[in-house]
Amino acid sequence: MSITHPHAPTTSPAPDPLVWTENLSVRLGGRLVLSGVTMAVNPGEVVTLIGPNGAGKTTLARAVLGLVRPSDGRVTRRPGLRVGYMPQKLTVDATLPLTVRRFLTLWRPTTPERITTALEEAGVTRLADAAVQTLSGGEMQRVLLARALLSDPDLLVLDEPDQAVDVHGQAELFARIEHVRRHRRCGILLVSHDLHTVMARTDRVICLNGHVCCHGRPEDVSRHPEYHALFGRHAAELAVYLHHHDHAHDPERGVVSGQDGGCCHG
Ligand SMILES: Nc1ncnc2c1ncn2[C@@H]1O[C@H](COP(=O)(O)OP(=O)(O)OP(=O)(O)O)[C@@H](O)[C@H]1O
Repeated sequence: MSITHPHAPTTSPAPDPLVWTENLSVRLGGRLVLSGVTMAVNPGEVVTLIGPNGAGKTTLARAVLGLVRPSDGRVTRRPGLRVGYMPQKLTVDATLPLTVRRFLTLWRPTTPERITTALEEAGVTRLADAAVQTLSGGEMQRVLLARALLSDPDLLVLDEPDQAVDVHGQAELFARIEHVRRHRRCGILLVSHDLHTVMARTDRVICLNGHVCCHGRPEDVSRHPEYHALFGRHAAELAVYLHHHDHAHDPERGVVSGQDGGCCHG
């Protein structure tokens, strides 16, 4: 992965990324939500976006998928790239009778065998004939993971896959995601608020707050004073977000000043 920040030194791009953004800005509802984001995800790599509520994590994930249009800059996907997307939430009509198996056929043509394989990989084979409306939050997350796997993705985009999942379930879910990565050798772009998990299970971290504040390997970022300034002293345990560092933001989250030209890099 390579990242640059408006004030950061430019790093050389990896040879063959799955997807990359260059100086990406996004306006939504007339407001600048992302500003000058340059990043990439490489094959076999887990890149995690962290940041406070409203920082633009979902917007960046959706821009990477081509679901949100840049107002400036570029998003480039490798030609023929297959993506699997697990959105933060997906609402199902409570009155619609729908089994999990049928639910998984709604987006693309598939086969019973592929559905069985995807459910196995997501660890929810037992739910194949359950009604989607009866699933718990954590079970639904697993089904959405199976749905994302059905496209046989080169790139998996997982937006808070651990939400509504209990502590044991989270460990198991991330073990499954790790298995998927190793088995399929796909790249993974993850959005998470669980800093503990992020630091333990990610190759690269991007701290986002409308722009890239801080990025690098977890072990480097977690030791960096700017990371602690950004996330507070409980950073390893709690998603307590403080955004005090060496530059200021204008009302649209752009950077307006800096002392040493950036946050942290690793
Ligand atoms: N369609 C839209 N129109 C206008 N503003 C939007 C739209 N979608 C998102 N926003 C705003 O863009 C900002 C970034 O939203 P986004 O969902 O990307 O943040 P996030 O970092 O994923 O937040 P969270 O951690 O709460 O999920 C928010 O202030 C949000 O209100």
